[in-house]
Amino acid sequence: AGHVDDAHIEANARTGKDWPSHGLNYQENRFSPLKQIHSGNVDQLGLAWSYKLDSSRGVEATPIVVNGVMYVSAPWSVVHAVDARTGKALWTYDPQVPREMAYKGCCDVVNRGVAVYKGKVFVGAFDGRLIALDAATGRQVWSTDTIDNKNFSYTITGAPRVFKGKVYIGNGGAEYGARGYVTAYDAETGKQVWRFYTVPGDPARAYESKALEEAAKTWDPAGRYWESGGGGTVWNSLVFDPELDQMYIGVGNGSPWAHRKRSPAGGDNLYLGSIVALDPDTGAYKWHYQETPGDNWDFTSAQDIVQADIRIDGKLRKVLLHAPKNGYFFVIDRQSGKFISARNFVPVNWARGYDGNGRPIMEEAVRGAGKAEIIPGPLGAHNWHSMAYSPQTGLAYIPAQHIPTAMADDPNWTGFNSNTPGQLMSNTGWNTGRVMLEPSSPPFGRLIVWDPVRQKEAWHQKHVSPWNGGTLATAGDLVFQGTADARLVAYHARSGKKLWAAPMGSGVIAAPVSYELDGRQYVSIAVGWGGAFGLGDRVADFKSPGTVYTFVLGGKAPMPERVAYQMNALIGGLKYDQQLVPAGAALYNSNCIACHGYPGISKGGALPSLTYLPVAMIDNLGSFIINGPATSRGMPDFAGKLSDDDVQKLRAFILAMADAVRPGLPAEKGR
Ligand SMILES: O=C(O)c1cc(C(=O)O)c2c(n1)C(=O)C(=O)c1cc(C(=O)O)[nH]c1-2
Ligand SMILES: [Ca+2]
Repeated sequence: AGHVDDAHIEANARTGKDWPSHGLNYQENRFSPLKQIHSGNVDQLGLAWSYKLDSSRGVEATPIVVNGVMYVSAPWSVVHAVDARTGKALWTYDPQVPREMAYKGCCDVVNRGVAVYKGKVFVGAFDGRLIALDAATGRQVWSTDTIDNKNFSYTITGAPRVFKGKVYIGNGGAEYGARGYVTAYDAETGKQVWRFYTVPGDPARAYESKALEEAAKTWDPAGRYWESGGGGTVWNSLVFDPELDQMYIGVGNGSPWAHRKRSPAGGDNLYLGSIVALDPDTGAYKWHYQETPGDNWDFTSAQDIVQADIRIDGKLRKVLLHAPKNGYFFVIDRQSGKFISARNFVPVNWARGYDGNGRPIMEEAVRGAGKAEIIPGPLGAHNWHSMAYSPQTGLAYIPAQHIPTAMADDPNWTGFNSNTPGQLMSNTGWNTGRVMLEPSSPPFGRLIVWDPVRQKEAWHQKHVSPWNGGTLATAGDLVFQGTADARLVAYHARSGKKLWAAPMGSGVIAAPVSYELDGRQYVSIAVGWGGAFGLGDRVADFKSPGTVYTFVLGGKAPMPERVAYQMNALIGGLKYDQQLVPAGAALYNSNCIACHGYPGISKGGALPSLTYLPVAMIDNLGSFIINGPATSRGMPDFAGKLSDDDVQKLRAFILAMADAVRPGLPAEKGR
């Protein structure tokens, strides 16, 4: 890995032999120029090797492959170096993330991958450490704590990026309350070079930059937003543009979610929901474009940013292509930051479109304090699952979805760390200011293929559920995507015709990569079900441990045995007090829902559904919730947070939900 530097990454973009950086090249288009595997022979793909990641939670990593070695991260930020010819382990590195850290992140103990540069491997540990390893041995070279304020619940889930001799990383944490920033460190020494905050801090103190002085004018200090951090975490995307010598960061949602609580007089709340361009050497602000002014729904713009040069109205334009959570596909001039166009790629109900200046025309009823279903939901029309763009077809390949959610402002919100039953996960430290209510729109998952010039769908494939994997496009006129129902599929990149599929060990959420070794083209994918939606829900009947699968033409290795998902019967036959059910529902929303899903409806994901627990467990629910055995695997300890009465209410709600979905006559239910 010693040869991987800026020049190598740029030269490799032309050959595609290595996969040396997160999005393959600096453009992060995930378009491999390799074409040994093509639409005419992809049906001959077979397994070359598989590798066990020794994990049971969500696997989100894009593997890095250089010079015959694959570097791939697993849950809990564990790094594996694998011989890409044979699939044999070279070394592993476990940063020993304290297990009680798990619930300090919103969305599973995931890691989206490592970066490789000049003989080092860089990983962001879930607990906020940025760590440099010797690429040859896996030994730690340096480690630095990226967290500037321990009152907030910062994590790292994203892949670091390295360019110009610096490692760049942002943090997660805006559901809990955090103030977003991105930091650059010297790649050799780990010394901090600069830090850019994305939202203003306490106005009683000096703002760190002119950009924040400007941003502060779009926030109402009456909301004391700085106490909850304000939000704006850069938890997934940051990319480098070598041509314009600038970088782009995708900025997240508000803390708290509720705009009215955060900034009572309104305001755009810059730089939430924006793409911001920065000077990579100094962190100085260059421009921004805000996709979601005054975010109210966890509408992050942290989705991956793709750079492209495309012809619009006869002129070649340097643009960014972006499909953030809010459901619109954006084309932005990356020189000036000026809005070019936006069109919704899924149904949306929060805006009626964008005006010529790039401002959304808001649907005020959906912004109201009362109950409103938000479409797309807070898990987004597109989440972190990466989007490929093929310059060959001129199409973007979007893992799109809708996960229904309805919400209202919490009238009992009193500020940072205010906790009331019903307020989303508030008893575990989330700070949304929003209560969860029953939605009615149907969920879906789709591969949507989008023409950015016409702002129009080219074709789509329907999936059986939301939460499918990221995409890879290749010069062989192929697009690869893993699915929630445990397959890796290849489609014709132009027609959308399905050409090949292989069974995976569990639902797939990460993106495939492709590279060439000894004259042969490989396709690899890291698989393990989990992440935000996958924690509490699933469609596949399999839940094999985390595995990397590598395919080659004519590959003959046996597919690893798949492990069936173990599930008990729908719980029933127990007495409970109907009158406790509504209070139990509210407690469920403020304590359990983000990890265990909707009881009754969900059949469990990476973590079990509580309506499918063994009877003995539900009868001793308190012993699992209060100082229970799962705390060593990351479950919060609710001692002092939930009373015995609360446990009875939760139990009643769980049993009632099981009865609600049980087939049979109402009179027979709920004995
Ligand atoms: O606001 C944040 O700081 C933040 C962080 C993360 C994260 O770090 O994983 C996610 C989100 N938000 C988020 O909104 C979201 O939908 C999400 C999904 C996932 C995942 O890994 O499946 N992470 C995150
Ligand atoms: Ca978020």
